[in-house]
Amino acid sequence: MTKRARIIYNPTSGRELFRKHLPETLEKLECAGYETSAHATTSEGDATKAARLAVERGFDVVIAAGGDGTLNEVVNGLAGHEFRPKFGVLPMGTTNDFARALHIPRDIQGAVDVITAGETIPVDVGRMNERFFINIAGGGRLTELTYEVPSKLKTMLGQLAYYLKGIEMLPSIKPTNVTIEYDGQVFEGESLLFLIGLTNSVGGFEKLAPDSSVNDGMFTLLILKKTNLAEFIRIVSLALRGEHLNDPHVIYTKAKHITVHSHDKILVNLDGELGGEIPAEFENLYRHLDVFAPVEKLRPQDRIY
Ligand SMILES: Nc1ncnc2c1ncn2[C@@H]1O[C@H](COP(=O)(O)OP(=O)(O)OP(=O)(O)O)[C@@H](O)[C@H]1O
Repeated sequence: MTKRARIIYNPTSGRELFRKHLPETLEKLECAGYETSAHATTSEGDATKAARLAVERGFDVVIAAGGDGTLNEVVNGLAGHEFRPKFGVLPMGTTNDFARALHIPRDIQGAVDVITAGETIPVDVGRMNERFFINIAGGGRLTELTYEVPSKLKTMLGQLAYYLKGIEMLPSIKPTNVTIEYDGQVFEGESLLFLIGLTNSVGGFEKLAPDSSVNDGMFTLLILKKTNLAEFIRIVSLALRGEHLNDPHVIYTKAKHITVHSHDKILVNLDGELGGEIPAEFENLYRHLDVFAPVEKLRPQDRIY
């Protein structure tokens, strides 16, 4: 029987190029035996609705074309169902952390080839309260800069826009008091930032969580304790080289189940977009989604033998 694929694309992602590539993408998928249709998202939340509808209509494959925000929305429409279509990714955003972690090419036709080749791997999905994420959940003032980069600036400057914003915000970053429980252990104190990661690629930093695996059922938890500005800059430069793991200001560990409480208001960023606020409970859903990926290019810890 012919398989059916649904493309859900965000026409505004990254440098706004996908629409131009749609005809050749459809053609390649048709040649690979997929009856394919496409939906262009119109606003925030639309990709989640479109993905839910695709599940209800029995599509075998759902393909998200966009940035990490669009991927997150599509996964939110898939992950709550018992039967979940296979998930394809066409990275069209600025950072594309999820595609980076799975070695999905950033050129669109290369990414389509990964889907038509047909190999998939199961990946873990994170759940925060009632929402899902595939890359990262993060809280603290530092993570809030992702909300403040204007979309026009991202279209023009790409990832550089985030770094410019980060530098601009450095002096105003304040620690918050948090209680973080992780698999029976507790951190209680002032923290600049906490990250709960599923992949090794965070904001384009590929060495932040070097030993994470996309399908081991574990989060990588990173807590940055209170530091002064000079220490902070030193830790960021260590993190660029993956040498921050044993720093006394850093807690770096793996956990399956995490809860975060605070008396302060803390927003939580899920996959680069605002996802909710503390208090929150995080659970790792083991190998919850099958994703098309170039299996031979994956790091050994991400392969399934
Ligand atoms: N037609 C649309 N117009 C404006 N915004 C949209 C539209 N469709 C979707 N969106 C919103 O745009 C948000 C961001 O998109 P996405 O993550 O795909 O691209 P990006 O911001 O360019 O990339 P990155 O996340 O890598 O920075 C999505 O979370 C979604 O809510």
